Amino acid sequence: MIARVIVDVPTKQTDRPFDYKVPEAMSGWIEVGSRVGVPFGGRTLQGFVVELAEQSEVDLSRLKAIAELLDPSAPLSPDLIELALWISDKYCCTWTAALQAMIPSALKGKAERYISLQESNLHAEAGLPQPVLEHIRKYAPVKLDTLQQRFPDSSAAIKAGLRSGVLSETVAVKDRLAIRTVLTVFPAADSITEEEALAQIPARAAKQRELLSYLFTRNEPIPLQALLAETGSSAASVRALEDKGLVEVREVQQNRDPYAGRTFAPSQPLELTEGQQAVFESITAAVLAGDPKVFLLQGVTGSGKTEVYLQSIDCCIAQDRQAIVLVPEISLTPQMVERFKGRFGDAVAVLHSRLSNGERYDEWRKIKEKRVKVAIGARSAIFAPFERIGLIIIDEEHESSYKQEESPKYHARDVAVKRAKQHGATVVLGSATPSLESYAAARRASLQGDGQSDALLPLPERVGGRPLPPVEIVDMREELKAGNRSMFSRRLHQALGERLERGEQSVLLLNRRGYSTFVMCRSCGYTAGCPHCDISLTYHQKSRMLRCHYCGYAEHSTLVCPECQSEHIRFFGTGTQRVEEELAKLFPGIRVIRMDVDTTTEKGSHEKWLTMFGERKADVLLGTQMVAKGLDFPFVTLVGVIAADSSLNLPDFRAAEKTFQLLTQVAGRAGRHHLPGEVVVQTYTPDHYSVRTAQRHDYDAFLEEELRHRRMMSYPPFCRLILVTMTHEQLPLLVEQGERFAAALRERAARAGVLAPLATAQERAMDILGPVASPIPRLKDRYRFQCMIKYRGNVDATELLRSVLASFTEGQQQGKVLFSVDVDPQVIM
Ligand SMILES: Nc1ncnc2c1ncn2[C@@H]1O[C@H](COP(=O)(O)OP(=O)(O)OP(=O)(O)O)[C@@H](O)[C@H]1O
Ligand SMILES: [Zn+2]
Repeated sequence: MIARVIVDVPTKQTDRPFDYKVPEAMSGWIEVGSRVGVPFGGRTLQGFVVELAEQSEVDLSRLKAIAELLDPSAPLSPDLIELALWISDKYCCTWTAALQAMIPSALKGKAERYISLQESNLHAEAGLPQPVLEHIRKYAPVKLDTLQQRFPDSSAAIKAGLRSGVLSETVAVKDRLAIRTVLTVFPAADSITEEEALAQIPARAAKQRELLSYLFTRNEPIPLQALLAETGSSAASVRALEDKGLVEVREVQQNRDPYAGRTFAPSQPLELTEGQQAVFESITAAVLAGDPKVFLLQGVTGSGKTEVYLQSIDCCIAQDRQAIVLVPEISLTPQMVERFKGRFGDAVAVLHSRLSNGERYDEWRKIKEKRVKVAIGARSAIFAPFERIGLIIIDEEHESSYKQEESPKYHARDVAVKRAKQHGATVVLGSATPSLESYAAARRASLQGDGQSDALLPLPERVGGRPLPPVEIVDMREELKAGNRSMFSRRLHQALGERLERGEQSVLLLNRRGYSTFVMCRSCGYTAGCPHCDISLTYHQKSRMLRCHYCGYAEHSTLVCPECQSEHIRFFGTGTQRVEEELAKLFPGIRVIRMDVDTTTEKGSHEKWLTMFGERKADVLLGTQMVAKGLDFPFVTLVGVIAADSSLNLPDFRAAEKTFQLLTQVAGRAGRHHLPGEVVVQTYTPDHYSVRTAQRHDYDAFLEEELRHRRMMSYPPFCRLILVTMTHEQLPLLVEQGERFAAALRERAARAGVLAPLATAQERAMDILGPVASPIPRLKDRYRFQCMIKYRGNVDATELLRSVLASFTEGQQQGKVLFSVDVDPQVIM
């Protein structure tokens, strides 16, 4: 039998299946999706079996055999293998990169070669130096790398030893023992009574007798360490009992449960409102029919979307099918987890990046081993290895964090739709502020559909008829005119004071996207920039360092301008720390919880802050984007936005959309329960439509205006985008290659008959813009240029691009221009 294997070498040249013989001993064990170690170009590499076949096109005698099967059962299933191929096609990445994205990092260990001595050849020490031989004899199997490091002069001899058979080689993957085991003591109480057992122990061995009594009384397995701690006995006593067969000590697999010891109050389904009921019925009808339909659930903040998710999942599970719930990383809060664990108990696995590798692996195994029915997690949970998915929910579907920024640059929303097709599963995209792409797709689907069920499911009202909070816009330019130089307007200042008096809580959002604390000299205009990237350095107060957020470069901040020696060098920008300081000045004694990247790096800190706030141990929750989403606290009656427009000035065609979404989301945190809420938004651009429409909670009005802009400028959803970024250390070479690349692409598009500006009426059109310098023109000492491909209609743009790229990436090995392709880019930097 032949196995076709994708080896873990992420280059275009090796990105195809290679044939290997399946050794007799492994046949029956190797399946599609198995992880194997295979010889490849003189090394042994990890790979995945993507196909099994009887015959190979390659001469059988020339085929190598699979060296090792790395797991007892295949970590991937055929549908995931197929999905990975689809991803590599759609996002122009290698098949192996897509496969690697699907497995927990505990399984990504590199395959390593281990060397042993061949028993039968012990005396034929063919040319191996004595110390090497001794070392192997003593420690075998020894990692080849270690051996070569220790005996650098003996590399050739070791190779010769392997060839002649003096040495043998096995492959093992580092970290493969990611399963944690614990030595556990089992009393043999089933086969023997306590009295019979005691009779076997001499009277003087008091410690053993005591231990035995303890174990038999307890009559259940106990980890060895716990036993020793509890009884104060020694391991030797346990061993003595083991020798007599009175207890058994063996390794037991342990689950690292990130939520161990936590109890979740069980919750019952709520009686749905009329609106929720209608939405619920549409979703469950599709789930019951196994219809891979995509719904867009547009529900205002606090409309009870989560309750609809929970009950729809219930219906899915009752069909003996599984459900995946994606939430943005930062809203995967304890509150969110609690709602799912409270309803489904142990049937839920939680996957997010704050878990340790081991915890993540154990949660993943719960899914793989069918111990859970629901997986909730961030982006990569879309690859949860369920067998029969019935429902996929993507909450806050408009979030850009669903797009992975490094290879494979997939969008979890599009992967979800594909995966749902494979499984006959229904997709629900939920948001108060849907992305324009999803909205356009839903509208199209509704128009083309059977007219019986609409793809757009609206929930326009809050549960219990609670009103959306009134939003007040404060023009900060007027504040300055009135002589207020504070970052707090008089209105927000007053509103905060009222909350303090009434003992209510406030959420303050500092919109920091594209806004950082940078250093500028007021005399000469000098700004501190990174010497390797064309980007300003960010000031970190705690360490008094200036850092580059792109390459990690750091330097001490100075008190004197390095250009003009002036002492008027100042920190600019409104960091959360500065807001916190100002709050303390304005309201002495105010209790503030600050949540930003600096205060939430520690494991569990996120949870700690939110719990504290929930317990009303603080008056104000101040933070960046992470305070805007998902939070549901009854005593929050004021939401303040400190600088609404800092995200409007970014070189990003989605700037207005992002601003509208953020304002709407954060406004939705106020007045969700019996106390009415109020929102104050400070801005320098009060007339911008994204601010105006957010003030009225008017998605439709925003949509209309934004669609007009997008159509005019030819941006999604009126076309699709591919961003190609090229980098090189030498600018002239990069410019020359970039021009050649763009010309080749245009020529290819013209030949395919699709080259046309998008503004024309042509149904199929493709426009190639650039090359131009990227918004960040230099990064890590490499210059950056980009081409933007815009296209619409049934143009196979990725295929076209691939064929051009092939001629550019092959060939010139030296000083290559690096190309990076981003399909449907979210960030254009
Ligand atoms: N049918 C119902 N009856 C009573 N209360 C409900 C019902 N559905 C939801 N709720 C409650 O209403 C509140 C808001 O619901 P939920 O958090 O699910 O809304 P959401 O749309 O997911 O909100 P957001 O998008 O703003 O985070 C919650 O406290 C929830 O428990
Ligand atoms: Zn840098």
